[in-house]
Amino acid sequence: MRSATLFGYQLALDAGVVLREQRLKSRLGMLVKLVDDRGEGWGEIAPLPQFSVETPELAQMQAAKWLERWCAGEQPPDSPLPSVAFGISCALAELEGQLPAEGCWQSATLCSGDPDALFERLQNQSAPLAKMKVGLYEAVRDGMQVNLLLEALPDLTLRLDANRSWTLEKALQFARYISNELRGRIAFIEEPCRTVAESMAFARQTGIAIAWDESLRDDATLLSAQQGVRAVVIKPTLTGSIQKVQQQVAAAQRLGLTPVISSALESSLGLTQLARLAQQLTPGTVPGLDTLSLMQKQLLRHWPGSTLPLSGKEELQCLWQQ
Ligand SMILES: O=C(O)CCC(=O)c1ccccc1C(=O)O
Ligand SMILES: [Mg+2]
Repeated sequence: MRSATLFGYQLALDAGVVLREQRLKSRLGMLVKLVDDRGEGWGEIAPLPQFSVETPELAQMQAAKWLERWCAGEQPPDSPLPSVAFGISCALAELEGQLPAEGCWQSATLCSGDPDALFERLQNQSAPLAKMKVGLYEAVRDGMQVNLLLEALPDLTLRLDANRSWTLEKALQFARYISNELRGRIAFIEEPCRTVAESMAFARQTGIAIAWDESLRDDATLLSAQQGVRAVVIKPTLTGSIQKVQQQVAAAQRLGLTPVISSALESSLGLTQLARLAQQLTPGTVPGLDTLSLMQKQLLRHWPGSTLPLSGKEELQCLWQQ
C-alpha cells in the first residue's frame, strides 16, 4: 500500500535577503512524504521566485498529479518541472535507501552580516573557504574589499558571485584592485558579466577563473571546456531529479570542471539532503549550502551544528493527501 502527503511551509527570511534586486521576506515551499511498506521518504519542492521557471501553483498541481499516480501503483516519469522532479526524487531515494545518511556538512562560508564575526569565523577554520557576493555596489569597492580580505587571511580561498552584474569594463575595474599574486586564491567568480562572451573575455584578460551558474541553466551547451572556466554551480532545485543532477555532475567531471552543488534557499530538510547528495556525488568538493543562517528556524531536520530552533509538523499545512 502506498500513501503520500504534500505539505506547504512558510519560513521567515532575514531582512537582508535580496534576490535579483528584490527583497524576499519569506520562503514558501512544499514538502512531500511518500509511504510504502519499506517506510517513508521525504523531499522538498520549493521553486525559487525569479529563478525557477515554474510557479508555486503549477508545481503544487503537478506534484499532486504525480503523487496520485504513484499512490495508484504506477511509476510515473519525472516531472518536467525541476523543483518537482528534484523533491520527488529525494523522497524516492530515501524510501529506497539510496541517499547516504552522511552528508558533507562543510560549506563555503557565506559572507553576510557582521564583518568582525565573519573574520573570526574564518580565522578559526583550518582551510578557510568563503563565498562573497559582489556587484551590488561599486566595482572598485568590491575589488578593494576582496583584496583586503585575501591580504588579511593568508590561508583564505574565496569564491565570488557577481550574478551577471558587470559590464566587461566594470569587471576589469574590479580586477585591477586585486594584486596579481592574490588572484590565484580566488577559486572562481561566478557569472562576472552580463553576457557569456564578456565573462569569458574577463577570465582570459585577468587570469581569474570563472564559473557558470545561471548561464548553464539557460544554455546547457556551456557545459564544455573553455579557457578560464573552472567550475559549474549546480542547484538541484533548479535542475531536476537526482539522476539529472548526477548526469550534469558526471559531464562536468569528464570535462575537468568542478561541479559545485549549491542551495536555492531550501529549508533545513532540503539542505541536509543536498549535503548528503554532495557527499555522494562530489566528495572532496565543498558545496555551496551556507544559506540556513538566512532563516530563523530549521524545519523537521537538524543541520549538524546549527543552533537555530527546530520546528516540527505543526508548522506544516497539509495541501494534499492520499
Ligand atoms: O551558491 C551558494 O553558495 C549559495 C546560494 C546562492 O548564492 C544563491 C541562492 C539562491 C539563489 C541564487 C544564488 C546564487 O548563486 O546567486
Ligand atoms: Mg550564483
